[in-house]
Amino acid sequence: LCGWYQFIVLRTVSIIGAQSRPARRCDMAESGSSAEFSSSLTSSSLPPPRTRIFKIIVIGDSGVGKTCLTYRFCAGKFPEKTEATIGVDFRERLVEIDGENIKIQLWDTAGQERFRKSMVQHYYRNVHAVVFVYDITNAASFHSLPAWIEECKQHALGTEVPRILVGNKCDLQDSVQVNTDLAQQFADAHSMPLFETSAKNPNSQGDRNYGNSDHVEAIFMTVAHKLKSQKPLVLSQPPEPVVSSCWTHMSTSLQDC
Ligand SMILES: Nc1nc2c(ncn2[C@@H]2O[C@H](COP(=O)(O)OP(=O)(O)OP(=O)(O)O)[C@@H](O)[C@H]2O)c(=O)[nH]1
Repeated sequence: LCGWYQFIVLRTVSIIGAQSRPARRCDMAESGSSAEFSSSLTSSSLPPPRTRIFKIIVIGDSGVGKTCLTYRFCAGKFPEKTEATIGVDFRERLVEIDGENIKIQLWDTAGQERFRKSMVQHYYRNVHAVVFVYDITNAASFHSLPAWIEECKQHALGTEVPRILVGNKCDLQDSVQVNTDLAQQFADAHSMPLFETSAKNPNSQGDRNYGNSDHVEAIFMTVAHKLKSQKPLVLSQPPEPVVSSCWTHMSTSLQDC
């Protein structure tokens, strides 16, 4: 509890001095099911027995859409308005995979350096998967990716931790600055599957890699499936194979899975 308390204090302190992009959380009142994805700070929200929690951190430059993507997955819709995240926000959703209850806990981290430095060591603890996000309409956010990867490395995140790359804002096809081929080369070079999607309109035509489905949903569920296959519930059982062919080929088409 000490860590959470410390976070709240740090978060409050870091609000003071904010200058450029005003910071506040997305409007949770917009959701009809806020209890499902709000922060887990009280003992009453502790998971029931045998519910595994998968901690997935979402990182990338400020403004790429991390809050919108995590909100989209946990609340089921695009938030009406968001402002810069301070420290980290938590959203979670309970899903059932092959008859097992899994809590997918998304850590939506601040993209702005001034809002992250006090928290950074907390959210890299016990991470099960990492989602790197860039904005396809912002080349700088793509060129920042090596720095985000390096930060993971510096916090001892091994290559055994699954990583995925998400190019967001595919609904803005007239403003594309990062083409798919370039992103794919980067993803291949770092052994990550690539997804291009839109938190705003995940079924948009711009979401060209995929068919008519909710891709934000599919992206996080695919990560959860991957983690479930890696982490058997009964730890004394022999481990399952770590890499599935589906995972390695997601970069070209989610539908192939
Ligand atoms: N058109 C479009 N806009 C988006 C999309 N996703 C996010 N946005 C917008 O991009 C802006 C930034 O989104 P956020 O989700 O707050 O970005 P963030 O990465 O969480 O930013 P930080 O909290 O500062 O790290 C907001 O104005 C969103 O409405 C998208 O898929 N399409």
